[in-house]
Amino acid sequence: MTEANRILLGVNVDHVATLRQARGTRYPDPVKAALDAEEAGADGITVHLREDRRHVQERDVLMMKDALQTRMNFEMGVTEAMLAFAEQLRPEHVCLVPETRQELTTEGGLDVAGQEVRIREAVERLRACGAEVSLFIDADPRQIEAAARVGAPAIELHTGRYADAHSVAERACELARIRDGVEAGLSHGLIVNAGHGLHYHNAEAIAAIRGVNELNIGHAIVAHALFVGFKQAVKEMKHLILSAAARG
Ligand SMILES: CC(=O)[C@@H](O)[C@H](O)COP(=O)(O)O
Ligand SMILES: NCC(=O)COP(=O)(O)O
Repeated sequence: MTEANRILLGVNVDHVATLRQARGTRYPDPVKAALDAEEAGADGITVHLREDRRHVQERDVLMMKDALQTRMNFEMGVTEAMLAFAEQLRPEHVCLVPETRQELTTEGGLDVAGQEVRIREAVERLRACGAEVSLFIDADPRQIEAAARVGAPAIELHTGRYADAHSVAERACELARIRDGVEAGLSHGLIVNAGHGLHYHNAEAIAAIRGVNELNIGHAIVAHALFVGFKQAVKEMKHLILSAAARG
């Protein structure tokens, strides 16, 4: 496999915590899931510490920071409280995401173009504590240009609209948008990651796009793990995306 078609898998363990929080138990433990994911070939672990703490908790993030052998991709909203927490935590990677309390999941990308000063300040603070910062944005040229301007070295393109497409034509259109977004990101010298809503039947087309550095995938892996076990679910996803990237 050449350098051009290698791809990384970041496993998001948020929804292991969702299951635990549903009953207020001590199990299942997202920290164990993260360690199992690493053993199965995950290149990194993604966690989103939401303001409403609906899934992952501070305890999970702190324990993972000590225990992970790969790297943490810490997803957070752009708030003073989260910035202060990240400065203490010092994760290897931070992904800034938009957040609203009422949403079922992250519905769209961060509006970087509409709040450049605020995002630039956040990026600078996070870079000062050693984090590689990425911005979770839609594959929109305006947002990609703004991401480059505020000094973030990486972006993660939101694949939710592609994943939720209701027709073949709509899916093809969203895929083309992401492909163009990858190209635009690379042309600005950005590292381009992608994720959201990817599963075993739709991830290959995204993995096959040349230049995508990493896919972050969570919900589908956690769901599949119920039937095949966590390590097997991660292995299957890793195999799927590596094969697609090699063909791409
Ligand atoms: C930003 C993002 O896409 C992830 O945080 C992921 O989707 C986690 O799940 P929820 O959006 O359901 O919290
Ligand atoms: N940033 C996207 C992510 O971490 C995974 O999202 P999902 O697979 O749980 O939808």
